Amino acid sequence: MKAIIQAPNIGDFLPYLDWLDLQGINRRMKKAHLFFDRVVQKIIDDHVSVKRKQTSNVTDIIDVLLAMAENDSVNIKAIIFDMFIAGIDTTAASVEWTMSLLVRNPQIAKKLQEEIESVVGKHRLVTESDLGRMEYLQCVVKESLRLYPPAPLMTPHESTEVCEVAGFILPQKTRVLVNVWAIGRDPDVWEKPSTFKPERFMGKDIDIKGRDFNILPFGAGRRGCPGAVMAIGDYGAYVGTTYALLSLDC
Ligand code: HEM
Repeated sequence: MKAIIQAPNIGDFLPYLDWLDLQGINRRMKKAHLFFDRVVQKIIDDHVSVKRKQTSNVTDIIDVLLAMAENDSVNIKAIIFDMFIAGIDTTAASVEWTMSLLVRNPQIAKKLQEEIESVVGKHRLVTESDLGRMEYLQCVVKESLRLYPPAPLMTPHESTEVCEVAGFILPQKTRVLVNVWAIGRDPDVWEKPSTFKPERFMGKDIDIKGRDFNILPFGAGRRGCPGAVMAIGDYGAYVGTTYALLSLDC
């Protein structure tokens, strides 16, 4: 699925050729969609089955969505699909980039581990509720997302009216790709932009959820990422937990 979504589609750039589906992307997308649809439908069916109601008292997101709209499995499937596609790969890629940055910068990893030990100790894992007391971990998360936003061009947007950006006139209905990767590395804003330096965020109130336009890993405005708060919490807890368990001496 990821490979199909990320593949450049000739039909997107030359719409009059789209119907030919030259690379077979539309065909493969429909096949993947049908597969995913069957998987999620089975999960929904299991939830509504009497058997499940009798054997489980755990409430998960499907139970909540079913309680809100029992007969609307199409929308429930769409929400689950959205969360899978938009939420899992982005968070996983962010964690991977952070790990690779920390491996390449052992002195920063050590400082992070010291913070984890002082806040959480050695006998439990980091949870989301610890993050408020872990400023350095938050800075590591921000700095990783500045350097490696997992959606470097966000999702395509369209101008609703004529507008001017940096001296260029964009006609109405122009497709706009915002290069948040370049924004996060703008040398006019960020000192030594290619250097991994979480300290640049220490003591500063720089928002990464769309309020500060110098760093936009989650986009901004009405179509900005609705999962940003959850993503930052999960992602911080994964990185913190991994570093709580790692021995840097080995
Ligand atoms: C580090 C993790 C994540 C990053 C960096 C990220 C980033 C983004 C970006 C850049 C967009 C497009 C914003 C725009 O074009 O203006 C987006 C959209 C979206 N994200 Fe995330 N995201 C992350 C995690 C999540 C999670 C965990 C969820 C849900 C559980 C989620 C749900 C969504 C949805 C549903 C959209 C589409 C919103 C719309 O089109 O209106 N994301 N995300």
